[in-house]
Amino acid sequence: MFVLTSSQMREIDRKASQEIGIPEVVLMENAGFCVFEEIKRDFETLDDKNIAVFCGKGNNGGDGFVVARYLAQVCPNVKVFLFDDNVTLTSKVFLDILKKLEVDINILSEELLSSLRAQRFDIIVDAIFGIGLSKDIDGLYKKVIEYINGSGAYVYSVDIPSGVCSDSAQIKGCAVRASKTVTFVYPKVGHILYPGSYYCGKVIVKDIGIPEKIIKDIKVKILTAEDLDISKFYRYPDSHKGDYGKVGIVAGSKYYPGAAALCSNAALQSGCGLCYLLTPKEVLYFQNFRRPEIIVLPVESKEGIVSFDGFVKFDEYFAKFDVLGFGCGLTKNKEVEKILIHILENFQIPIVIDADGLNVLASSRDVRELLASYKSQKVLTPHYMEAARVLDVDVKDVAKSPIDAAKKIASEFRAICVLKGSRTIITDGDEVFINILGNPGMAKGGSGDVLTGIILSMIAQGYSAFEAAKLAVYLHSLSADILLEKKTMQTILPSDIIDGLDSTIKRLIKG
Ligand SMILES: NC(=O)C1=CN([C@@H]2O[C@H](COP(=O)(O)OP(=O)(O)OC[C@H]3O[C@@H](n4cnc5c(N)ncnc54)[C@H](O)[C@@H]3O)[C@@H](O)[C@H]2O)[C@@H](O)CC1
Ligand SMILES: Nc1ncnc2c1ncn2[C@@H]1O[C@H](COP(=O)(O)OP(=O)(O)O)[C@@H](O)[C@H]1O
Ligand SMILES: [K+]
Repeated sequence: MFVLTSSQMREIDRKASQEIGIPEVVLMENAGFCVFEEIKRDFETLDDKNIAVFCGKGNNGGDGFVVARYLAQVCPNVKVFLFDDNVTLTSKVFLDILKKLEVDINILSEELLSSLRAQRFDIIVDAIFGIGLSKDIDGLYKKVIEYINGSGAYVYSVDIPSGVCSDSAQIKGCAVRASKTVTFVYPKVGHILYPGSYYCGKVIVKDIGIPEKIIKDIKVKILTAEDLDISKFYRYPDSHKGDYGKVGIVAGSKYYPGAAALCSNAALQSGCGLCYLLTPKEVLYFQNFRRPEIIVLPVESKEGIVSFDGFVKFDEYFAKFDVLGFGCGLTKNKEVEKILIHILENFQIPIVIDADGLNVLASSRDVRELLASYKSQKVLTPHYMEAARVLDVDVKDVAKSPIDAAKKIASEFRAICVLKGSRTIITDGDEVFINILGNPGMAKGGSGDVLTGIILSMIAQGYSAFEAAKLAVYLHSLSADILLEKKTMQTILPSDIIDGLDSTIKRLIKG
């Protein structure tokens, strides 16, 4: 399923009217009718309902006029509220029809809004702003939106809840809290990412008659099973462990021994043939939590943190690895930086960099330059704060435009970026996938280490970095969702996500 930005939607609209010749009024008529159909489907009868349709002066308001016209045919109590009757040319066509049909049209004012508080509406249609919202909402608009939110009515938002930015999902001053949002062609970014997603209620996507052939070159998609290649999950009867790849992981410290265990356990549990863990000697006591199948390469350490001198003794192993994981639980430290520089200067292995690897990347110009020119495949897996450090911006800027942030990281380092969050974004700098699976039960220290392990395992099994990242993000969050069938968000743990990979992979293969 594709996801659109407002400029892509406008371009689709432009092509439909200018290149194909479908007039804008036809699209507006179709859009309004789709919303009406959805309302009609939800209510057995509409003739006994009090309905208000709030319309802005742009084309979103025009859609609202169409909805009002259809509603007025089946319900005597439809009121239209306008902010301004200086509406767009296309909308005016439908406003004029409403006037001729003598539908109850009112121009909003503070006084009118006060009087509305004494009335009760069963259904409210929000057609105030759509993809054209351009600045923060204030004044009467804000008061009306607050009124809608406090009204207790069932609220339909046309295209997107007014106040939600369709490109960033940020709330511009305030926003309508919809019960249902009916949008057109494809969902917009604002429906998918948070916080916008909270405001949408159920999102219904409707076809308004735009020909498929002009909807192309869209580079943002919701990640679904259809986007995944599971061909390499098949294990040939005459295969051996070498066929499924060797993962090398540099992780753990005396402070975070569990991070190394989670990452390597996850790699093993998702199918790689062999998993080697380079971890400080001091961490070996953490034996119980590590799968016995993991091959441990104990690195001499300095105060419980891997030392450069200890690390280089294992150089010969690097020729064996099909992929290298770097960063989980290492701590941010000069030795860690030296080791990463050594790896980037001396080896050519696909690499997945997480956690402290990313922190070192953020602060070291040498690491940045070396990584950008490193020839093998690269995956960077920052959460929002790590992304902010890597980009040297405030975390709020990442949250405001996470897709741009992820693309920027991917482009700068010529890597796959997995920007982790409640909606994880995976991009190669061009194509973007948004993962909508997963749940807040995953918001626990260690979930990210598990994801890194799964990505490593997928690369070891022969997937490209991009394919591996998509598969891993999907499996990781699907596993957490399947766990919720028996457990709660409070009780699921990152280690359960690893155990759950069993039923998750089965489900993915079955389809
Ligand atoms: N393919 C398309 O693009 C289609 C678009 N349609 C509808 O048209 C909508 C887009 O229409 P528009 O581009 O006219 O945009 P909108 O109707 O979303 O809003 C634009 C208007 O709101 C004003 N405005 C923006 N932010 C404001 C703020 N904070 N405070 C006060 N005024 C503000 C602008 O000055 C402009 O007058 C879509 O969301 C959809 O509902 C449909 O008619 C079907 C086809
Ligand atoms: N609310 C949420 N909904 C869905 N997934 C979530 C949520 N919170 C966290 N996650 C997922 O959990 C993981 C957390 O990773 P990260 O922050 O790196 O944790 P850690 O570093 O402690 O291992 C990411 O994959 C993220 O997408
Ligand atoms: K709207």
